[in-house]
Amino acid sequence: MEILRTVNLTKTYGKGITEVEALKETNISIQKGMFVAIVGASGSGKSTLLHLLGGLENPSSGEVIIEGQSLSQLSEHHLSIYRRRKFGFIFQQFNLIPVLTAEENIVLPILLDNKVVDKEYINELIQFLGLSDRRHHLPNALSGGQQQRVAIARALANKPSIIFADEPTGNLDSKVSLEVLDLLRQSIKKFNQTLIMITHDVEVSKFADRIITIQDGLALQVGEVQQ
Ligand SMILES: Nc1ncnc2c1ncn2[C@@H]1O[C@H](COP(=O)(O)OP(=O)(O)OP(=O)(O)O)[C@@H](O)[C@H]1O
Repeated sequence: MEILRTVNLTKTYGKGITEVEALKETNISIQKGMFVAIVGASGSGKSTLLHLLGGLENPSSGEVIIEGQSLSQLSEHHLSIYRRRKFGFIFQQFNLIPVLTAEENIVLPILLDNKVVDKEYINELIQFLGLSDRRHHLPNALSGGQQQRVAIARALANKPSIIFADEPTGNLDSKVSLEVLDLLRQSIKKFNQTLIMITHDVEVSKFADRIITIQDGLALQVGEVQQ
C-alpha cells in the first residue's frame, strides 16, 4: 500500500544568478512499511527532498501527498499538528534537552501535544531500544549510541506513521552505527512504520528495502523509471 507520493515536486532557492534548482520535477512513490534510503553526493538535494517530504519546507511547485492528504492544502497551523502527530524526525545531532532525563526527553513531544503518555508503549520502546537501565540518566551521562537511541525513542514515542532520518548515524562510530540501524530497521517492522533516511554511506544504504538516488536535484527510484 502506498503511503507517500510526490507529484512533479520541485524546489528552487534564490533568484537570478543565485538561483539553485535544488530539486527537479520528482515523482516518487513509497510503500507503507518500507525502509527507504535517499543517497547522493553532497549538495545533490537529499536534505531538500527529505525536508519537503516531511513538510519542513514548502515546495516551489508540485505536491507531497501522504495517505491521500496533500501537505500543501494544510494551513501552516494544521501542517505543524499533522507533522507532530504523523511524523518522527531523527537528525545527526541528537538534540536532547540536557536537563531532562532520557525518559523525560522521550515523552516530551507527547506532553507538548497535551496527550496522555501510553506508559506501556513507552516502557516497551525503552526496553526494545536497550535503555532500561539508562532511563533516569541525563544525556551527558550517556554514550553517543545511547543518546541516539533516546532520540530514536523520542521520534517513535507518538507512534508516527513515517520516520524521517537525516544521516542518523553520522556522529556514531561504525560498530554503533550498525547497531542503531539494525534497531531502526527492527522497530519499523515491529511498530509497522515507514522509514525514509538520508545517507551518503553505501554500507548504510544496504539496510534499506528501497533506494532513491539523487544527482544534481534529479531523484530516481532505483529499479523504477521516472516518467
Ligand atoms: N536555504 C538554501 N538557500 C539556498 N540554497 C540552498 C538552500 N538549501 C540548500 N541549497 C542548495 O540546494 C542544493 C541542494 O542542497 P541539499 O542540502 O539538499 O543537498 P544535500 O544532498 O543534502 O547535501 P549534503 O549531503 O552536503 O548535506 C545545494 O546546491 C545547496 O547549496
